[in-house]
Amino acid sequence: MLKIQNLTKQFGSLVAVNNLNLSVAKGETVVIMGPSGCGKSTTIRMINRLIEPDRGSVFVDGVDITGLDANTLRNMRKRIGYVFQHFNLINRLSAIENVMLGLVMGGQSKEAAYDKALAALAKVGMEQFKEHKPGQLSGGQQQRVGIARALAFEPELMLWDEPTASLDPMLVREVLVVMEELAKYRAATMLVVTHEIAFALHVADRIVLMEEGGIVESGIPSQVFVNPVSSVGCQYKELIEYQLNTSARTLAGQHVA
Ligand SMILES: Nc1ncnc2c1ncn2[C@@H]1O[C@H](COP(=O)(O)OP(=O)(O)OP(=O)(O)O)[C@@H](O)[C@H]1O
Repeated sequence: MLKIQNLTKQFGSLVAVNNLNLSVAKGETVVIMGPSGCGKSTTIRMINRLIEPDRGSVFVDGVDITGLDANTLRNMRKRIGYVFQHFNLINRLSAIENVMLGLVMGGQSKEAAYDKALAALAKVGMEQFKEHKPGQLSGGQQQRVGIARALAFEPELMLWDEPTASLDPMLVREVLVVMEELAKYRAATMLVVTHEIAFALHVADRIVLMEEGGIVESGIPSQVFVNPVSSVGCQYKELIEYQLNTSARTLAGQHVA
C-alpha cells in the first residue's frame, strides 16, 4: 500500500530525515515512535507532500506521489486521510459542516456530502453533536470530528500525526478508542506517529523506532519493547518497566520515593 524509498529532507544544515525506507502493507497499522525532533512528523508530512521531500520516493499503491502534478496529487490525496495534532476545525461551522466541507469542495452534492458526513460522525460516536460548533465541544470531541473529516473520504491510507498530543490526558482515551476500532476492523492502512506507548503496545501490528532522521529498529511490539536492539528501544523498555513497577508499588500501597 505504502512504500517509502530513500526519503530525505534537510532544513538548512539540519538533516531532519535521512534516506528513510519503509513499507506498510494494506490494512497494517504501523506506529512510528522516537525522541522529540527525530523526524517523525517530517516523515509523515512528506507522505502526502505537505512537506516536499528533497530526495526519494513515496509510492501509494504503486504510484510515486513525489512526481505528481497538482491536479493528480489532489485526486490522490482524497485516498489519504490525515489527522493532525491541532484539529484545524473551522470555528464558525458546525461539526457536520466541517466534515462536509472537503467533500463539497471536491465536487460532491450537498445531499451526498451530508449523508457521508453523518455516517463518518456516527463512526466516531459524534452524530448527536453534529450541530455543535467546535467551541462547544471538548478537545477530545473536536479531535473525533477531525477524524470523521478524514474518514468521510473513505481513505485507503490514514496518516496520524500525534493526534492526542494537544489533548488533556483525561480526553486522550476517547480518541485512542476510536483509533483502536479503526485498526481492529482494518478500515484503512494506518501510519501513526504517537508517544502513546500503551496504544502502540496494544494496537500496532508493527512499531518503527526513529532516531536522528533514520529508522533504528522495526518489529512487532513484543519484540521491540521486550527485546530491543537499539538504544531508543532500550529506553522505551526501561520506561515501560518503570511505569509498570511504579503502578504496581502504588497499587500495593507503598510510598513511591
Ligand atoms: N520547517 C522547519 N524548519 C526548520 N527545521 C525544522 C522544520 N520542521 C522541522 N524541523 C526540524 O527538523 C527536526 C525534525 O522535526 P520533526 O517535527 O519531524 O520531529 P518529531 O520527531 O516529529 O518531533 P516531536 O516528537 O517533538 O514532534 C527537528 O530538529 C525540527 O526542529
